[in-house]
Amino acid sequence: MPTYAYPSRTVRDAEVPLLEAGAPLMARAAAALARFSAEVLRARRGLVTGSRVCVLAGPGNNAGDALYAAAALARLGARVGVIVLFGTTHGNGLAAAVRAGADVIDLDSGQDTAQRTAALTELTRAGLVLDGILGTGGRRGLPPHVARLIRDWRESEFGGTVVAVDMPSDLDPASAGPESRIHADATLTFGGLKAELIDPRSARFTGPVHVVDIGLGLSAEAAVAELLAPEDLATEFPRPGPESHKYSRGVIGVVAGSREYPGAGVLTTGAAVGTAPGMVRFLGAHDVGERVLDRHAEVVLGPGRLDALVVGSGDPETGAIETGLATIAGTAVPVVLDAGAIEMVGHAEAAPVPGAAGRLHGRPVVLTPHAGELSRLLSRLLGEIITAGRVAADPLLWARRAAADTGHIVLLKGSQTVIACPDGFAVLPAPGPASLATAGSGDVLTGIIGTLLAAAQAKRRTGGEDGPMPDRVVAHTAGLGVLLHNAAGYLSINAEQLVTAVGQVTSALVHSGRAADGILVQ
Ligand SMILES: NC(=O)C1=CN([C@@H]2O[C@H](COP(=O)(O)OP(=O)(O)OC[C@H]3O[C@@H](n4cnc5c(N)ncnc54)[C@H](O)[C@@H]3O)[C@@H](O)[C@H]2O)[C@@H](O)CC1
Repeated sequence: MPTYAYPSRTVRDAEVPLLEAGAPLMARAAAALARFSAEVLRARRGLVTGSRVCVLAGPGNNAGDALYAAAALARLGARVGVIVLFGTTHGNGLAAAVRAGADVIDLDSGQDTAQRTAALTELTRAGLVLDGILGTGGRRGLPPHVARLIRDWRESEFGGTVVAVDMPSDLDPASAGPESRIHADATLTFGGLKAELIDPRSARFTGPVHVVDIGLGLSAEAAVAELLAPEDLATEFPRPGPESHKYSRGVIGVVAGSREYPGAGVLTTGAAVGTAPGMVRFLGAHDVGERVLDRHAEVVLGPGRLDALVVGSGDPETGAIETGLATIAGTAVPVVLDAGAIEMVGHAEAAPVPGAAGRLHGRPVVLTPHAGELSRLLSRLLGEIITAGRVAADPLLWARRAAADTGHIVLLKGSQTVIACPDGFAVLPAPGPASLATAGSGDVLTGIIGTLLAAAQAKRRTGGEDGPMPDRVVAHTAGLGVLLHNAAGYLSINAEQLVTAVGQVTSALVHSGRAADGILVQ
């Protein structure tokens, strides 16, 4: 199952009726936090007893979670110190911690030097710090005395573990990370993954994020994003069944490669073959097609009915692109545009391929740019220079912007690939190995994604579903393609090996979900 992410507001709203009905949400959150914290302490020193735990307690319920968890840890023998940062905190939580033996330092406005020194000592010697300063009720900016304490602490010899409660306090993904910010080693978030936490730029503040179900029952429809893990590929890969035949499994068309880059045609088509469709049709240039056929005898040359089309890897000539698009005229089959074909999008007037906009209309289109290609597309769309550096610095923002402006799904390739739908919904597949950063790797990705889309489209067709595939389904399917690319990446060091590895991973997936477990290394 994917992990869905929600705006904080959605999570807070979902809590209200449950709290009114008396659901013990905070008790559930605190119990999970105590269990997680005890594991952290045991991993550090083998036992909880005698460990030092420090709670940074803000004014709201976020501190409540931390204080009740700290009380539970104190009952297990931990020595707990609570720093009350704002003069006031969660009363019942504080009482519980004190009853369990916690010491309290009241920093108030930070004027008292002795209290400041005591607070810093408490923080610095802790094996575990629970950041309960602010959660979903937080506004940006910490009071100066709190910011100063955090800065002094971060400059100290601290060697403990920091766990953020629900989210790192005052989380600002855009911040370059000044010293007065909480940098957590792990974040335990309650009820649902908060959208701020999935921003690729937040990772350096959150550490790994763990979601704790406290029974809010949030629906997938309310989500603004989903995270995909390797297990999702193992679960969802379209395996053939006894009823399957080549047309029910999907026919993928490939327009890739050129006189200048013939290898891209071979790689994209090879990846399509390796992802196990019903059939691969190669629609690119004749001489590239001959090379493709030399390597992959099962490929059919020339047009015919398709369930998806990939266009653009290796900058195919305009004539080949026109042939490919003409093949799918009058259908709603999905199209993947890569590399040179992305140049067709975002022109106010004459596009490089005449009539392309009309051919793309009314069907799902996935663009697969890297940061440089997306920067060129955005610059065309927005009429100002958007550098690749800016795109790479905030991938989610720019992918969403391009998706909204083009009406297409944008898959921005990078160390954290992000996929954005025109409505802002995002799919974030787990990151893959850095070895995928190599020439030809993107060509392989488009072949995989196109084939998975063809399989999904064929399933819709045989199931009698009309109309274009919904954007979120397309983005999700593209995300599964990224996971397959990642899994193959762990078995290879260059694009040619990657194609072979795609076939190996697919073979494991097709023949046994279990066998795949051994291969889908992450
Ligand atoms: N509602 C519930 O019962 C549950 C809440 N939970 C926890 O409660 C948190 C939300 O609690 P709250 O709504 O109390 O919100 P917070 O704990 O984030 O704190 C809000 C308080 O902080 C003040 N504040 C906000 N930003 C500030 C700033 N920059 N500087 C100084 N003061 C600031 C606000 O005026 C308000 O008094 C969640 O993040 C989660 O940790 C969980 O226990 C799950 C159940």
